[in-house]
Amino acid sequence: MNPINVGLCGVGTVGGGTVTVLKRNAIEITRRAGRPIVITMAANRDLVRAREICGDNITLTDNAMDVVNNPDIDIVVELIGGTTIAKDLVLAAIANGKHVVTANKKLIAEHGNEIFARATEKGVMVAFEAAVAGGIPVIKALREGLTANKIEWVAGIINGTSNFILTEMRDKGLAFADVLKEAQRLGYAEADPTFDIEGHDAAHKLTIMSAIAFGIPVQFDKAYLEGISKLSAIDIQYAQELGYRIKLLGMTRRREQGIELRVAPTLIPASRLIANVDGVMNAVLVKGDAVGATMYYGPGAGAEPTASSVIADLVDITRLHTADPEQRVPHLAFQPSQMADLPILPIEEIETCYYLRINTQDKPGVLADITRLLADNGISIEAMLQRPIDKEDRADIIIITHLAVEKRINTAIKGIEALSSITGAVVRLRLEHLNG
Ligand SMILES: NC(=O)c1ccc[n+]([C@@H]2O[C@H](COP(=O)([O-])OP(=O)(O)OC[C@H]3O[C@@H](n4cnc5c(N)ncnc54)[C@H](O)[C@@H]3O)[C@@H](O)[C@H]2O)c1
Ligand SMILES: N[C@@H](CCO)C(=O)O
Ligand code: NA
Repeated sequence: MNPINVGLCGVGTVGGGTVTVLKRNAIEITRRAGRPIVITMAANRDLVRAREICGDNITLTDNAMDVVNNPDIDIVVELIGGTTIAKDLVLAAIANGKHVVTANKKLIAEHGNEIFARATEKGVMVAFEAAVAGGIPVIKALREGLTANKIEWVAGIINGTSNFILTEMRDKGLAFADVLKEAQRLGYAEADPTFDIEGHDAAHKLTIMSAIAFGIPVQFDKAYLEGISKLSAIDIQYAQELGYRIKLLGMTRRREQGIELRVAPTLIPASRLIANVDGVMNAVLVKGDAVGATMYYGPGAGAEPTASSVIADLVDITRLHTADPEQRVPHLAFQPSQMADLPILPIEEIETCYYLRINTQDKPGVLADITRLLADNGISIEAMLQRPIDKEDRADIIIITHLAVEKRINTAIKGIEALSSITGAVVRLRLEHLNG
């Protein structure tokens, strides 16, 4: 059996894990793939570090284009990250007729349509299981395991760094900045960790899942995102008193008018399995019309978990290497000619439940004013909590609503903020019951 030759671009956290796992499990992987999968060439900025990881049998270069232009390489693995050099080298690899495996969600979410079009023209595959939820084989689940279903929604905790920070802050009372440093030390965080904290990374992954779930092009520019940096400890506490956990949740839902695509700190009933996904763990909950709700749980980041997905893609491509390109699995699960043009809905049009925290003067009639404003906008209340604020003539009123359209909530909030007894801004968080 002649081996399939792999060229690795980027020998960092994930690249290093890929070298290690391919070597350690070579026999098992060959049994599955039908032929050996061998990294013959690798590119890295730091050649000393790459040599330590790769040993003596892999040709090294500091120029990734050497890998892409090497005629002996069958599959290029892109593990550099970002969208500058990574995009150039992926497009060059495709132009050279090579298959591509990448863990780069930013690249796929922002430039996937162009990359897939080029790959389809050339009859090569672009695989990206590692790009979404690290080690969890959720792309395969959506693209293959659930093909019978009309997917209704996909919800996920898909940024390990943010979930790790929220968990450590809650359990150990640690400060945000210290936990972030630890996440960086453990190799979870992106090169620029604001991508993790402000929701970009989760939105990249959600964009990809939304495309695969609903058969629409990747549209990261239409995603709505809010991160965890403005979340205050008091809202985490009130949410807990009301029986909820706050998670950075990605939610994409099919509606008659279009597709919701949003990432934001969101309340989830504490009794839900997904509300108990802690630390760097990720989970994706998919609601299909036939199967109902299924959940995929596992490590969303880290060297070997992510390498596990990179190598699964290498095995897939090796198996299909000689098959008819027309019969291959489409990049976004649906045949390219069958893409739908459902619009992504503006955030004002989404429909969800809300948590509102209203800081008010504690005097007669305030609650009546607030509930009237909600009722005027067709918003119904599910639960309410009032907490006096120590040594002040003020109170926090916390309201959980039933389903409402966001623009109605915004109008009600404007009215509430205009009341004379209310001074500050109303805190508004979205809440998902995630009933299977
Ligand atoms: N770390 C994780 O847990 C994880 C999980 C899933 C996906 N990803 C994705 O995987 C990719 C890689 O992430 P990482 O954490 O391994 O990053 P990293 O920073 O650890 O590794 C990147 C490597 O690329 C090398 N590099 C940078 N520019 C280069 C160039 N021009 N030519 C050659 N080499 C170059 C760097 O020297 C470094 O070794 C990113 O797209 C990231 O989003 C990471
Ligand atoms: N920075 C990402 C890595 C995995 O994609 C995270 O924290 O989830
Ligand atoms: Na994955």
